[in-house]
Amino acid sequence: MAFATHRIVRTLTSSASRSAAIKRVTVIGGGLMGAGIAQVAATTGHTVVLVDMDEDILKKSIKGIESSLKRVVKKKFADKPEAGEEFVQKVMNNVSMATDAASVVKSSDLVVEAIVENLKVKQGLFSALDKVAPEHTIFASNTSSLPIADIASSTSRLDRFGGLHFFNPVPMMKLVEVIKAPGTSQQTFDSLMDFTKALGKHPVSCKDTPGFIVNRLLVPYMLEAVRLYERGHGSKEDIDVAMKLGAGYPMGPFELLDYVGLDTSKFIIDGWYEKDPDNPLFAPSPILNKLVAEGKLGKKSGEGFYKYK
Ligand SMILES: CCCCCCCC(=O)CC(=O)SCCNC(=O)CCNC(=O)[C@H](O)C(C)(C)COP(=O)(O)OP(=O)(O)OC[C@H]1O[C@@H](n2cnc3c(N)ncnc32)[C@H](O)[C@@H]1OP(=O)(O)O
Ligand SMILES: NC(=O)C1=CN([C@@H]2O[C@H](COP(=O)(O)OP(=O)(O)OC[C@H]3O[C@@H](n4cnc5c(N)ncnc54)[C@H](O)[C@@H]3O)[C@@H](O)[C@H]2O)C=CC1
Repeated sequence: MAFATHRIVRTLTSSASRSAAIKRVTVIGGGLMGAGIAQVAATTGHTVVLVDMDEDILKKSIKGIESSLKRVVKKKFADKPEAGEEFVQKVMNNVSMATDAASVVKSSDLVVEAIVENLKVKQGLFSALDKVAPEHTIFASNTSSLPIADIASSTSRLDRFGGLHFFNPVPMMKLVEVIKAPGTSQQTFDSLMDFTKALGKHPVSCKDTPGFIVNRLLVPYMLEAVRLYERGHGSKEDIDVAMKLGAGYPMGPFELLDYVGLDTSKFIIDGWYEKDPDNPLFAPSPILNKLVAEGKLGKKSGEGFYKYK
């Protein structure tokens, strides 16, 4: 009995000391995902710097975080609006913004990257940060579709590099896929699992395989919905209603594509098609390509498959 108690205490202590290591977080990319990740990290008491190369995007992200927090507190503090206001201010005090990643990673325990879904751009960023970040700093990518090992190969810290794949909208979605690439050390993986739990999320462990778990299943489904529409076998409205009322999904595939962003969706599909051109699951979609070429990127740009203005 005493032995069992001792083991539990040791387990809790070692787990706590691992997550205690991650207090200061740099989130790079102030778009849909980066803003959400910064929000949940700040809400759970982490010190967060949100980085984007575009200052206007950063200002918009900070405003977006504040209004998302207000939605959360409206329900959480329904009877105590003043306590809710105090909570929002406290969380906002945990977040600052910057345009120069190199200057802020020097005091970071964890860097979470959520920039454009492009391997070369991600590699360029991590290669530069690797030279200035402290030894202990863990790097993680929120990529939807790229191999973590390929991104990590731009650095000299393969053991301190893993995947943290969040879901949109981050404040609402409970899941995080934690990806252990071949080079990721067990200690890094454990720290990322602990960090995810400290955010109040539910982690699942993933291998570094294309699409991890969710996107390996979700992307073919969404693309097949687009092909059904392209073949004229259903209107987008009917397909969306069918999947919501017939399969119990909260959004139909076209609503979800607009919500994710059509540019990001196209980056994912094009990347997989380039690697595996004989796989019909990932063949390009003319209609998606056309919408992206017209700048119709979904909800974030005001129009995609649907109009939002
Ligand atoms: C082909 C390539 C494709 C590749 C895709 C790959 C992308 C990836 O790598 C992985 C992904 O993230 S895939 C996307 C995963 N996300 C989903 O599937 C979301 C599906 N939608 C939902 O769960 C709900 O509609 C949702 C939770 C969004 C909204 O809930 P409802 O439907 O009930 O609608 P609302 O009435 O708007 O919301 C109800 C209440 O929820 C709270 N809330 C919603 N959004 C929020 C947010 N952003 N921040 C804070 N609170 C939020 C809020 O309390 C709201 O109530 P009100 O404030 O009164 O409106
Ligand atoms: N949109 C979604 O539903 C999901 C996206 N992801 C992944 O998260 C990442 C980001 O996606 P989103 O937030 O949707 O994209 P987004 O387009 O909303 O935001 C990307 C941001 O990164 C910034 N950026 C680009 N290069 C940069 C650099 N070198 N340094 C600093 N900032 C830079 C851009 O200015 C932009 O604000 C992608 O890898 C995507 O695959 C993962 C899960 C869900």
